[in-house]
Amino acid sequence: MIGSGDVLLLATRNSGKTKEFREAFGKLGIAVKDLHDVEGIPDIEETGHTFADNALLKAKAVADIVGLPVLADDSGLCVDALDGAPGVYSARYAGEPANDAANNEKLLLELKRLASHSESAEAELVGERSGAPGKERLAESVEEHANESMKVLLAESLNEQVEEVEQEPEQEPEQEPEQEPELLSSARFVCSLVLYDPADGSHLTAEGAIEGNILREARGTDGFGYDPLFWLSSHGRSMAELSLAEKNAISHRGQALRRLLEMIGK
Ligand SMILES: O=c1[nH]c(=O)c2ncn([C@@H]3O[C@H](COP(=O)(O)OP(=O)(O)OP(=O)(O)O)[C@@H](O)[C@H]3O)c2[nH]1
Ligand SMILES: [Mg+2]
Repeated sequence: MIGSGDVLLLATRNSGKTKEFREAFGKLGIAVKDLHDVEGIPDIEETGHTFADNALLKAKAVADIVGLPVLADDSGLCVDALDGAPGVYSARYAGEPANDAANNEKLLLELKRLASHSESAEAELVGERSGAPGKERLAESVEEHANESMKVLLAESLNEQVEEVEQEPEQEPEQEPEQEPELLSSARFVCSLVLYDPADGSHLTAEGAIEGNILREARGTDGFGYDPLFWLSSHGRSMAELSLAEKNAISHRGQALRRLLEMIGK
Protein backbone atom coordinates (compact mmCIF):
# COMPACT_ATOMS: atom_id res chain seq x y z
CA MET A 1 0.00 0.00 0.00
CA ILE A 2 2.84 2.41 0.74
CA GLY A 3 6.35 2.46 -0.63
CA SER A 4 9.40 4.60 -1.28
CA GLY A 5 8.50 7.76 -3.15
CA ASP A 6 4.87 7.42 -1.99
CA VAL A 7 2.76 9.95 -0.20
CA LEU A 8 0.86 8.73 2.82
CA LEU A 9 -2.24 10.49 4.14
CA LEU A 10 -2.76 10.55 7.89
CA ALA A 11 -6.33 10.86 9.15
CA THR A 12 -5.37 13.42 11.76
CA ARG A 13 -5.58 17.11 12.51
CA ASN A 14 -3.07 16.79 15.33
CA SER A 15 0.13 18.43 14.07
CA GLY A 16 2.11 16.90 16.95
CA LYS A 17 1.34 13.42 15.63
CA THR A 18 2.11 14.45 12.03
CA LYS A 19 5.56 15.77 13.06
CA GLU A 20 6.41 12.44 14.65
CA PHE A 21 5.21 10.42 11.63
CA ARG A 22 7.18 12.76 9.29
CA GLU A 23 10.36 12.07 11.28
CA ALA A 24 9.77 8.30 11.09
CA PHE A 25 8.54 8.01 7.46
CA GLY A 26 11.13 10.55 6.20
CA LYS A 27 13.83 7.89 6.68
CA LEU A 28 11.87 5.61 4.30
CA GLY A 29 11.47 8.31 1.64
CA ILE A 30 7.73 8.52 2.29
CA ALA A 31 6.13 11.97 2.44
CA VAL A 32 3.37 12.47 4.98
CA LYS A 33 0.27 14.63 4.63
CA ASP A 34 -2.53 15.17 7.10
CA LEU A 35 -6.07 16.56 7.09
CA HIS A 36 -4.76 20.14 7.04
CA ASP A 37 -3.60 19.37 3.47
CA VAL A 38 -6.92 17.98 2.22
CA GLU A 39 -10.16 19.89 1.77
CA GLY A 40 -13.65 18.60 2.41
CA ILE A 41 -13.02 16.09 5.20
CA PRO A 42 -15.57 16.60 7.97
CA ASP A 43 -14.75 16.12 11.65
CA ILE A 44 -15.03 12.44 12.45
CA GLU A 45 -16.79 11.61 15.69
CA GLU A 46 -14.72 9.25 17.82
CA THR A 47 -17.47 7.05 19.19
CA GLY A 48 -15.40 3.89 19.79
CA HIS A 49 -14.70 2.45 23.23
CA THR A 50 -11.15 1.39 22.42
CA PHE A 51 -8.18 3.04 20.72
CA ALA A 52 -8.32 0.40 17.97
CA ASP A 53 -12.05 1.06 17.32
CA ASN A 54 -11.41 4.79 16.97
CA ALA A 55 -8.36 4.36 14.76
CA LEU A 56 -10.36 2.13 12.40
CA LEU A 57 -13.26 4.54 12.39
CA LYS A 58 -11.01 7.50 11.43
CA ALA A 59 -8.96 5.60 8.82
CA LYS A 60 -12.05 4.17 7.11
CA ALA A 61 -14.01 7.45 7.10
CA VAL A 62 -11.18 9.36 5.43
CA ALA A 63 -10.08 6.55 3.08
CA ASP A 64 -13.65 6.13 1.81
CA ILE A 65 -13.72 9.83 0.89
CA VAL A 66 -10.28 10.15 -0.75
CA GLY A 67 -10.26 6.66 -2.29
CA LEU A 68 -6.67 6.00 -1.17
CA PRO A 69 -5.07 4.02 1.69
CA VAL A 70 -5.08 6.08 4.87
CA LEU A 71 -3.27 5.71 8.18
CA ALA A 72 -5.03 6.73 11.42
CA ASP A 73 -3.68 6.99 14.95
CA ASP A 74 -5.82 6.86 18.04
CA SER A 75 -3.88 7.25 21.23
CA GLY A 76 -4.07 8.47 24.79
CA LEU A 77 -2.86 8.47 28.34
CA CYS A 78 -4.07 5.87 30.88
CA VAL A 79 -3.40 6.85 34.50
CA ASP A 80 -3.52 4.08 37.12
CA ALA A 81 -4.65 6.28 40.04
CA LEU A 82 -7.58 7.39 37.85
CA ASP A 83 -8.56 3.84 36.87
CA GLY A 84 -7.23 4.29 33.34
CA ALA A 85 -8.65 7.77 32.64
CA PRO A 86 -8.47 9.85 30.54
CA GLY A 87 -7.91 6.93 28.08
CA VAL A 88 -9.84 7.30 24.83
CA TYR A 89 -11.01 10.72 26.07
CA SER A 90 -7.45 12.08 26.40
CA ALA A 91 -7.81 14.76 23.69
CA ARG A 92 -10.99 16.20 25.23
CA TYR A 93 -10.42 15.46 28.92
CA ALA A 94 -11.06 19.08 29.91
CA GLY A 95 -13.90 19.44 27.37
CA GLU A 96 -14.27 20.62 23.76
CA PRO A 97 -12.49 22.08 21.90
CA ALA A 98 -9.44 19.98 22.73
CA ASN A 99 -6.79 21.98 24.59
CA ASP A 100 -3.49 20.50 25.81
CA ALA A 101 -2.89 23.10 28.54
CA ALA A 102 -6.40 22.68 29.98
CA ASN A 103 -6.05 18.87 29.84
CA ASN A 104 -2.75 18.98 31.74
CA GLU A 105 -4.22 21.31 34.33
CA LYS A 106 -7.22 19.02 34.88
CA LEU A 107 -5.00 15.94 35.16
CA LEU A 108 -2.87 17.59 37.88
CA LEU A 109 -5.95 18.82 39.72
CA GLU A 110 -7.55 15.34 39.79
CA LEU A 111 -4.35 13.64 40.93
CA LYS A 112 -3.51 16.23 43.60
CA ARG A 113 -7.07 16.02 44.92
CA LEU A 114 -6.72 12.22 45.20
CA ALA A 115 -3.31 12.56 46.87
CA SER A 116 -4.61 15.01 49.49
CA HIS A 117 -7.57 12.72 50.26
CA SER A 118 -5.30 9.76 50.82
CA GLU A 119 -2.91 11.89 52.93
CA SER A 120 -5.69 12.91 55.32
CA ALA A 121 -6.95 9.31 55.49
CA GLU A 122 -3.42 8.21 56.37
CA ALA A 123 -3.08 10.90 59.05
CA GLU A 124 -6.32 9.67 60.68
CA LEU A 125 -5.05 6.11 60.67
CA VAL A 126 -1.71 7.09 62.24
CA GLY A 127 -3.62 9.04 64.93
CA GLU A 128 -5.69 5.98 65.81
CA ARG A 129 -2.68 3.69 65.88
CA SER A 130 -0.64 5.97 68.21
CA GLY A 131 -3.40 5.79 70.85
CA ALA A 132 -1.11 3.53 72.99
CA PRO A 133 -2.09 3.36 76.71
CA GLY A 134 -0.75 6.43 78.56
CA LYS A 135 0.92 6.42 81.99
CA GLU A 136 -2.21 7.84 83.69
CA ARG A 137 -4.54 5.19 82.29
CA LEU A 138 -2.19 2.38 83.32
CA ALA A 139 -1.81 3.87 86.82
CA GLU A 140 -5.59 4.04 87.20
CA SER A 141 -5.79 0.43 86.22
CA VAL A 142 -3.24 -0.48 88.97
CA GLU A 143 -5.33 1.39 91.59
CA GLU A 144 -8.49 -0.33 90.48
CA HIS A 145 -7.26 -3.89 90.45
CA ALA A 146 -4.28 -4.50 92.80
CA ASN A 147 -3.71 -4.97 96.53
CA GLU A 148 -0.88 -3.03 98.28
CA SER A 149 2.05 -5.42 97.70
CA MET A 150 0.99 -6.04 94.12
CA LYS A 151 0.81 -2.29 93.66
CA VAL A 152 4.56 -1.92 94.30
CA LEU A 153 5.42 -4.64 91.84
CA LEU A 154 2.96 -3.44 89.28
CA ALA A 155 4.11 0.17 89.67
CA GLU A 156 7.72 -0.86 88.98
CA SER A 157 6.79 -2.85 85.95
CA LEU A 158 4.49 -0.06 84.84
CA ASN A 159 7.40 2.40 84.88
CA GLU A 160 9.44 0.04 82.72
CA GLN A 161 6.54 -0.42 80.31
CA VAL A 162 5.89 3.30 80.07
CA GLU A 163 9.57 4.00 79.45
CA GLU A 164 9.40 1.55 76.54
CA VAL A 165 6.25 3.16 75.14
CA GLU A 166 7.59 6.69 75.59
CA GLN A 167 11.06 6.03 74.15
CA GLU A 168 11.82 8.19 71.14
CA PRO A 169 11.89 6.12 67.94
CA GLU A 170 15.40 5.54 66.67
CA GLN A 171 16.57 8.21 64.23
CA GLU A 172 16.45 7.07 60.61
CA PRO A 173 19.89 7.23 58.96
CA GLU A 174 20.32 10.34 56.77
CA GLN A 175 18.70 9.70 53.34
CA GLU A 176 20.51 10.33 50.08
CA PRO A 177 19.03 13.40 48.32
CA GLU A 178 16.11 12.29 46.10
CA GLN A 179 17.00 11.77 42.47
CA GLU A 180 13.43 11.31 41.20
CA PRO A 181 11.10 14.30 41.03
CA GLU A 182 7.77 14.07 42.82
CA LEU A 183 5.46 11.60 41.03
CA LEU A 184 1.69 11.33 41.33
CA SER A 185 0.81 8.03 39.64
CA SER A 186 2.06 5.37 37.30
CA ALA A 187 0.63 5.70 33.79
CA ARG A 188 1.08 4.63 30.21
CA PHE A 189 0.67 6.08 26.75
CA VAL A 190 -1.12 3.74 24.34
CA CYS A 191 -1.34 4.02 20.55
CA SER A 192 -3.37 2.09 17.98
CA LEU A 193 -2.59 2.52 14.31
CA VAL A 194 -4.85 1.38 11.48
CA LEU A 195 -3.84 1.36 7.82
CA TYR A 196 -7.03 1.05 5.79
CA ASP A 197 -7.29 0.25 2.07
CA PRO A 198 -10.63 1.39 0.60
CA ALA A 199 -10.08 -0.77 -2.52
CA ASP A 200 -11.12 -3.91 -0.63
CA GLY A 201 -11.83 -2.72 2.92
CA SER A 202 -8.77 -4.57 4.24
CA HIS A 203 -6.86 -3.07 7.12
CA LEU A 204 -3.93 -3.66 9.43
CA THR A 205 -3.86 -2.77 13.12
CA ALA A 206 -0.76 -2.31 15.27
CA GLU A 207 -0.42 -1.19 18.88
CA GLY A 208 2.26 0.18 21.17
CA ALA A 209 2.48 1.30 24.79
CA ILE A 210 5.04 2.96 27.04
CA GLU A 211 5.10 2.98 30.84
CA GLY A 212 5.93 6.08 32.87
CA ASN A 213 4.79 8.26 35.76
CA ILE A 214 2.90 11.52 36.10
CA LEU A 215 4.99 14.42 37.38
CA ARG A 216 3.68 16.95 39.92
CA GLU A 217 5.10 19.74 37.75
CA ALA A 218 5.52 20.02 33.97
CA ARG A 219 9.02 19.67 32.51
CA GLY A 220 10.26 20.34 28.98
CA THR A 221 8.85 22.08 25.93
CA ASP A 222 8.97 19.51 23.09
CA GLY A 223 6.30 17.01 22.10
CA PHE A 224 2.59 17.67 22.60
CA GLY A 225 -0.35 16.75 24.81
CA TYR A 226 0.65 15.38 28.20
CA ASP A 227 4.34 14.95 27.30
CA PRO A 228 5.58 17.56 29.85
CA LEU A 229 3.89 15.59 32.67
CA PHE A 230 5.07 12.13 31.56
CA TRP A 231 8.22 11.09 33.44
CA LEU A 232 10.51 8.36 32.13
CA SER A 233 12.58 7.03 35.03
CA SER A 234 14.77 5.07 32.60
CA HIS A 235 15.82 8.33 30.89
CA GLY A 236 15.66 10.69 33.89
CA ARG A 237 13.64 13.03 31.67
CA SER A 238 10.07 13.86 30.78
CA MET A 239 8.73 12.92 27.34
CA ALA A 240 8.81 16.65 26.47
CA GLU A 241 12.56 16.71 27.17
CA LEU A 242 13.26 14.18 24.39
CA SER A 243 14.02 15.07 20.76
CA LEU A 244 11.62 13.85 18.06
CA ALA A 245 13.95 10.97 17.18
CA GLU A 246 14.44 10.02 20.85
CA LYS A 247 10.68 10.02 21.44
CA ASN A 248 10.01 7.92 18.32
CA ALA A 249 12.64 5.39 19.40
CA ILE A 250 10.71 4.51 22.57
CA SER A 251 7.19 5.92 22.35
CA HIS A 252 3.86 4.12 22.03
CA ARG A 253 3.54 5.61 18.53
CA GLY A 254 7.06 4.63 17.49
CA GLN A 255 6.50 1.05 18.69
CA ALA A 256 3.15 0.73 16.91
CA LEU A 257 4.63 2.13 13.71
CA ARG A 258 7.57 -0.27 13.70
CA ARG A 259 5.11 -3.16 14.15
CA LEU A 260 2.97 -1.90 11.28
CA LEU A 261 5.98 -1.48 9.00
CA GLU A 262 7.08 -5.02 9.83
CA MET A 263 3.62 -6.30 8.80
CA ILE A 264 3.97 -4.69 5.38
CA GLY A 265 7.58 -5.74 5.00
CA LYS A 266 9.19 -2.31 5.39
O1 LIG B 1 1.64 13.85 25.60
C1 LIG B 1 1.22 13.13 24.72
N1 LIG B 1 2.10 12.50 23.91
C2 LIG B 1 1.74 11.65 22.98
O2 LIG B 1 2.57 11.09 22.26
C3 LIG B 1 0.35 11.42 22.87
N2 LIG B 1 -0.36 10.64 22.09
C4 LIG B 1 -1.64 10.87 22.40
N3 LIG B 1 -1.75 11.76 23.39
C5 LIG B 1 -2.96 12.30 24.02
O3 LIG B 1 -4.05 11.62 23.52
C6 LIG B 1 -4.81 12.43 22.62
C7 LIG B 1 -5.05 11.67 21.37
O4 LIG B 1 -6.40 11.66 21.04
P1 LIG B 1 -6.74 11.28 19.53
O5 LIG B 1 -6.05 10.01 19.19
O6 LIG B 1 -8.19 11.36 19.35
O7 LIG B 1 -6.00 12.40 18.70
P2 LIG B 1 -6.40 13.90 18.45
O8 LIG B 1 -7.85 14.13 18.74
O9 LIG B 1 -5.41 14.75 19.14
O10 LIG B 1 -6.15 14.02 16.88
P3 LIG B 1 -6.84 13.14 15.72
O11 LIG B 1 -5.79 12.22 15.22
O12 LIG B 1 -8.00 12.40 16.32
O13 LIG B 1 -7.25 14.12 14.69
C8 LIG B 1 -3.90 13.61 22.32
O14 LIG B 1 -4.62 14.76 21.95
C9 LIG B 1 -3.17 13.75 23.61
O15 LIG B 1 -3.97 14.38 24.54
C10 LIG B 1 -0.53 12.12 23.68
N4 LIG B 1 -0.11 12.99 24.60
MG1 LIG C 1 -9.20 12.80 18.09
